[in-house]
Amino acid sequence: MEKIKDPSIYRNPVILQSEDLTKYILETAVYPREPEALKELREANNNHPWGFIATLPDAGQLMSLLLKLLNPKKTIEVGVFTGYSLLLTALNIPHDGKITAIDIDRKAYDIGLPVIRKAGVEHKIDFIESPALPILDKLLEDPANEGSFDFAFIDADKENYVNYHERLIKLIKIGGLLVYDNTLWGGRVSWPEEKVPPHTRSGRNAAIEFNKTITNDSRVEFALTSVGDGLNICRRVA
Ligand SMILES: C[S@@+](CC[C@H](N)C(=O)[O-])C[C@H]1O[C@@H](n2cnc3c(N)ncnc32)[C@H](O)[C@@H]1O
Ligand SMILES: O=c1cc(-c2ccc(O)cc2)oc2c(O)c(O)ccc12
Repeated sequence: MEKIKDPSIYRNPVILQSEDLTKYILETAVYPREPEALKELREANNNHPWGFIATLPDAGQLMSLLLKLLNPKKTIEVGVFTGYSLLLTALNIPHDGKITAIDIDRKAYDIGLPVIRKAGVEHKIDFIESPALPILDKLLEDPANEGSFDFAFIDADKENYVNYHERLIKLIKIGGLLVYDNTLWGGRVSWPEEKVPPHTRSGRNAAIEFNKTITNDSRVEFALTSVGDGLNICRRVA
């Protein structure tokens, strides 16, 4: 992550109609049910200058529910940071479930690792420090990996979402889920470009392009949900 004096200029605004409504959802429904380990990791994120880029806890709650419904054995995560979404995945898949977790930088993962260890789920995680695209291409070199994953969560560089999708759609089995974070980009996807602060334009344009791609992709059925920062939930159907 490049060094920026005040990373919080990147912080996305909430996407619901008011901050009070977001607060209501978090305080009455999300925090009371959030597992202790996730709470601990969220608190560690609050002390990290880039902590706001972690998956939001209301999005995490919806993902936990999807994971419980799907009961996936083989999952993949692109974009780990300190591991909030990774830990919630590990907590919600079966004891013998596995997660291939890819991030270009291991430093932040090392902050979350003690919490993941304490929660007793480290054995489910295979962390790979690398840019994600070459790892996905390598997985695709082995035909046994095609259609072998049950679940994927994508939360890395937004400009590559379309490229990740082209690879992950081949790795996911029919009926499996691909969940993409930040697809409403703080609501800025609906703003005229000139009103979007320049430093957040590339993320906004990438989210618009990605959502358009998914809408036109007959290999998936999907829902673009206004939970967290926008979760695009896709199910592979062909
Ligand atoms: C928004 S954070 C992930 C947050 C995480 N899901 C969580 O809940 O804490 C995005 C992560 O993507 C990683 N990243 C950025 N570009 C990447 C790339 N090309 N390949 C793999 N990881 C990348 C960054 O290092 C960063 O840790
Ligand atoms: O403001 C951000 C920035 C990112 C981001 C930037 C560059 C990368 O290579 C990866 C991620 O991600 C964010 C994010 O996931 C989020 O939930 C809020 C804000 C940002």
